[in-house]
Amino acid sequence: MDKPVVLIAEELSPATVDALGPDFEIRRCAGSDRKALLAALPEAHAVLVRSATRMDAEAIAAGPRLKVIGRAGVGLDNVDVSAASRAGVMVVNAPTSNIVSAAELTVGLLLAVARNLPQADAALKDGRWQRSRFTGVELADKVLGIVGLGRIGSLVARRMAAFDMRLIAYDPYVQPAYAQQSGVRIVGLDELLEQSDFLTVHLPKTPETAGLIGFDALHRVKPGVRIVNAARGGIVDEAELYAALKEGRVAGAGVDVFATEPCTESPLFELDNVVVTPHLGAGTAEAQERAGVAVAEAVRQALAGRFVPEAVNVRMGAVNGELAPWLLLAEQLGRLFTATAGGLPGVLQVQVSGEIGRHDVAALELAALKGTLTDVVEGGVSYVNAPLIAQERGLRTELLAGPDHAEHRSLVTVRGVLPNGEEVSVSGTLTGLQGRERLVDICGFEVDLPLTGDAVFFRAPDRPGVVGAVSEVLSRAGVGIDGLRLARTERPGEVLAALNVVGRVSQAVLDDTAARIDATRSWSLEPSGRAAAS
Ligand SMILES: NC(=O)c1ccc[n+]([C@@H]2O[C@H](COP(=O)([O-])OP(=O)(O)OC[C@H]3O[C@@H](n4cnc5c(N)ncnc54)[C@H](O)[C@@H]3O)[C@@H](O)[C@H]2O)c1
Ligand SMILES: O=C(O)CC[C@@H](O)C(=O)O
Repeated sequence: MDKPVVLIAEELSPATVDALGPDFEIRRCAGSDRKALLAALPEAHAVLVRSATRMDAEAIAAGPRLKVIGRAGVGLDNVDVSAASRAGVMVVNAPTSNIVSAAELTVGLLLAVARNLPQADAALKDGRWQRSRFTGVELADKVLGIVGLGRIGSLVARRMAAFDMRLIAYDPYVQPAYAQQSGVRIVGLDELLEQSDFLTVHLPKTPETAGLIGFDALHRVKPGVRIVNAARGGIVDEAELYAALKEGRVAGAGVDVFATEPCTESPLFELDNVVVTPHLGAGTAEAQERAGVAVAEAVRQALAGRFVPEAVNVRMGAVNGELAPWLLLAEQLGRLFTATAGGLPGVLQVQVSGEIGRHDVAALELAALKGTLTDVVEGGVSYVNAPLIAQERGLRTELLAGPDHAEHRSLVTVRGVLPNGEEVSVSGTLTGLQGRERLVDICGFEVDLPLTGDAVFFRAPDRPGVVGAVSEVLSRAGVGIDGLRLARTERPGEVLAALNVVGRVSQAVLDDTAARIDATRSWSLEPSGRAAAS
């Protein structure tokens, strides 16, 4: 019998092939060469990639035998996970394989930028002994602002504490008390920008984070700040960074990642105070070996037809049949909770009321937790890694069995109190013979909307004209409205406008609409993938 074909589409550690073993036919292609990739995919049962191969819907459709896509690294920005799920293709990655390497590269860039190491090296090798030209600054006693205190941000914090830096971080999804235990003070973005002597970015790239360090932020930074981005290109706006460096608002920058890669030409390359590397964060023997072996093992399991719990698009294993449809509802409510809150509480309560609560509903607690983390954590959240990720940021869950509900046979509520004392809650149920997910309540505003399509939400002053203004801005942007609900609570003066929309609402359109009605908050939820908020 023919062996299953594993297509290796990028340069991977030799340990990957060893870990795959003798049971597969290994083929290779250059995944960045689109034609070569599409030609090789039809016979592949598995494809292994890094970040240069685009496994989008077209590529997935070109592989009718595909069972698994293995991403030897963290980021899934080059893999269309939803398209893979629709095609029944498992996606596995290695989310912790290269975090130490990425943190160490960040430390290297911070030092290189502080002490002009590459510039001095180049000058000396060019025959110039220039000592005063390359006078740098110390790291000790300086404030390091960490934007995104996740896996890599935390490792950078630990390492830079040893350099006697003072550590602050902006990350609304990490508990301040928890960060404080590692000597990091959580602050707002403005405070971080104003106080940091060095700023390092460790965010996932999402609609919310793209361009976060752009025109506004780079005009608010402490003059003479040095900035490192070894996360994703485009989180720091390259054109704005160039302008800030030229004008001296920023004294130096270390850049490992670019908005378009490979990137061999950039105005940034002309500047003496910029140190660049070609996306080298994961470029160590150890990280490559770990990533290659991890995905090879997952691919072996997947092609043997075994359950691969780490897969990012795996559904929960065996659960009671009646409970299964409630899992997706709980996960969606978790995602909506985070988009609504714009942060995470110390304790996430999952309350299950009514008939469904008579089953063992522990799986709903896990599903809701997975949902709350999905749009803010890099590299996919699975049922397996969700509890660990929660633990790493000081988030606990609590499952409550609620009383029967007067209006709904069963109801799931996800609730929590944010560090600023604000309580956020979202409730939903399943309705009709098909068991469609419906949103019932957000923060005491009674809404009755399907929870399956794209939706946008605005909290705004209760004035005439909200509906007209929202409809006008959205329709001008080519977004159709499928359903709209204006909800109030007993608290006077505020409305919640909740809309089901046809077509994606960009962050810019969300912001424009919010500005038209003086909304105090606006947020959106996509059926799958990332939520946006402002
Ligand atoms: N240069 C490289 O080769 C390399 C290697 C590995 C990872 N990376 C990148 O590094 C980045 C960090 O990876 P990680 O594994 O630490 O991810 P992570 O998910 O563990 O951490 C990201 C953190 O960002 C926070 N966050 C999300 N949205 C935010 C927002 N809008 N505002 C503030 N904070 C927000 C999250 O709460 C989380 O704590 C990712 O972009 C990843 O792709 C780059
Ligand atoms: O080197 C790579 O393949 C990308 C590394 C890193 O950005 C990742 O997402 O894992």
